[in-house]
Amino acid sequence: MRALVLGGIRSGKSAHAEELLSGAPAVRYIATGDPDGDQAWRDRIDEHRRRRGDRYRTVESRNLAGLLRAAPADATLIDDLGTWLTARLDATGAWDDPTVDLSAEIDDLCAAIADVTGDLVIVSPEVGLAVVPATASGRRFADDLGRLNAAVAAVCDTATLVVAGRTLDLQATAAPDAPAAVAAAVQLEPVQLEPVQPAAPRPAPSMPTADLPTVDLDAVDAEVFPAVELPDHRIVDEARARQLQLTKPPLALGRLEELGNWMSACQGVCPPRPLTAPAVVVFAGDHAVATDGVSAYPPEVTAQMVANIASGGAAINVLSRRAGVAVHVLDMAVAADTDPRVSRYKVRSGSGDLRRGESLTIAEARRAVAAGRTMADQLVDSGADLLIAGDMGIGNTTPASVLIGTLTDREPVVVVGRGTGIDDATWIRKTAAIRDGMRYARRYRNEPLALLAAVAGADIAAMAGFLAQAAVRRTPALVDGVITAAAALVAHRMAPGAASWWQAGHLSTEPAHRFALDDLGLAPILDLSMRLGEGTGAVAAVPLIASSIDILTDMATFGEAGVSGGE
Ligand SMILES: O=C(O)c1ccc[n+]([C@@H]2O[C@H](COP(=O)([O-])O)[C@@H](O)[C@H]2O)c1
Ligand SMILES: Cc1cc2nc[nH]c2cc1C
Repeated sequence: MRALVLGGIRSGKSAHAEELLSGAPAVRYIATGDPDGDQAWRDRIDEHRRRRGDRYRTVESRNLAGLLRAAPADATLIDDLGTWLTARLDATGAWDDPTVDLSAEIDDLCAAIADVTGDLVIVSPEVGLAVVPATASGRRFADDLGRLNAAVAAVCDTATLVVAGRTLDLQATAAPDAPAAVAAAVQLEPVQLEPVQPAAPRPAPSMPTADLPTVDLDAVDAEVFPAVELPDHRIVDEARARQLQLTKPPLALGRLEELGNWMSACQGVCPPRPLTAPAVVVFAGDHAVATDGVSAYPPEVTAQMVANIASGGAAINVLSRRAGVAVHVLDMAVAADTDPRVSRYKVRSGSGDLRRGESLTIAEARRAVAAGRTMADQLVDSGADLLIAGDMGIGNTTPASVLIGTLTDREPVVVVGRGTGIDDATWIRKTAAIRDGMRYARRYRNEPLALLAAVAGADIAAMAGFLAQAAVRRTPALVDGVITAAAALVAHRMAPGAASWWQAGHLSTEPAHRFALDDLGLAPILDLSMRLGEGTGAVAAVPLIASSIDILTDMATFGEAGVSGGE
């Protein structure tokens, strides 16, 4: 349910909104009002608080789109859009400047509302029925609020007007002559009403990839990456200086401060913009070695999980819905037919035998890297502001361990891990396979494409192209578990400096993961004993990255809050 509740002052709109959420066990209450308002204003807030009781968790923030995207499944009450709009008009200087246009912010808010999956009730004042305000700023507020309410109503399932404690359900379209009739009744010039947009269709949970055009991979260079420019260090200094002004002891928010500074540097602006369109791409593929007992699961699970991810039922879908991340899945070399919408860049049916150095031909490796580059380019071009690499492939911890063992100079017994949960006999077979693969891999340790062809397979090769291109496109990216980290090691050699655009979402239980992250100079954000892959560990870290941005944008400074600083 997405419901807009409109009404005048003391109309009963907040009480009605709370009633709509009376069945929810817990409600996030986003208060947009000025937390530093006068006593009368605080009394009014306290009265609302008393009425709501313990089920409610209050968040005082105006970052509505960011909060909705951070927890789209939470039952949420926003109260109200009028104070949000006032804050935006204040922040942009729009009261005195008629050229300031808030439509991009309103569109962004509506897009976030359209994407929520939990119950959402939004309260907003209705001032359009009153006389036209005498002042320019009063007219500005009434006009912008009218547009905002119409745009939000278009992405809600219901819109209700509350007057004198009574409710009136509003229909999606007005009768054709309604504007003229209303205008005549209040003796105003008829205004041209903007057509009410029909509710934006929810994106199908399945395959946003289908909306991207298919590119000719032979026209994409897979070997020469332009020099990677580093994130802007001057902005890091600016962000550090701002962190020191915020109401907390220096560095008291630890890693969250570093993440916010890094996002500032990647975006080249402090404070950084909120994340609006993070995207994870799950690169899927099978590996010949998996047919010889190196995993706890049979190879057919790869294709079955690709279908599960495409229809929204996997862990990566669940975590991504909560974090507001779009999920793409690409079959790079699954050993079965998959939906054509996910197999457009499929290089072959199952990668070859890494134990013989025959995972791919050089031409196939080129196509796979080109596919990853292309995905990164297309997502960045369509507005993605954080790219996340994910993987799915039974047996793929074996090629990942071969790559990490080779590139960090470790023995097979040190890099081998339990993968999906293998027993001791399988562990012995897997260690032998890693040893055999490393024999071939060593020859190509300084030739990234040949190395990918010999032992990686098409899924890992595509991940390497994806992560390298994210850096080329100056777009921050997240590495997930041991498989994406192996790809990152190769990507960093294809595009030196690329790691400065990456963060490690988490630390997997696979031993080789730490070796790869250490080599790349990446410290994991989370350490939750996860070993699932799919991009899950990285997506689990996205809300923290969003919080690190909020801290730089929303926290009061010592000066603003009147808090005394330390020595
Ligand atoms: O991300 C990790 O670190 C990770 C660790 C262990 C297993 N996995 C996932 O499990 C599969 C590979 O495990 P295995 O035992 O079949 O090699 C593959 O689909 C990975 O996504 C992933
Ligand atoms: C069920 C299953 C789901 C997975 N997701 C990533 N790797 C996986 C391996 C298995 C076996």
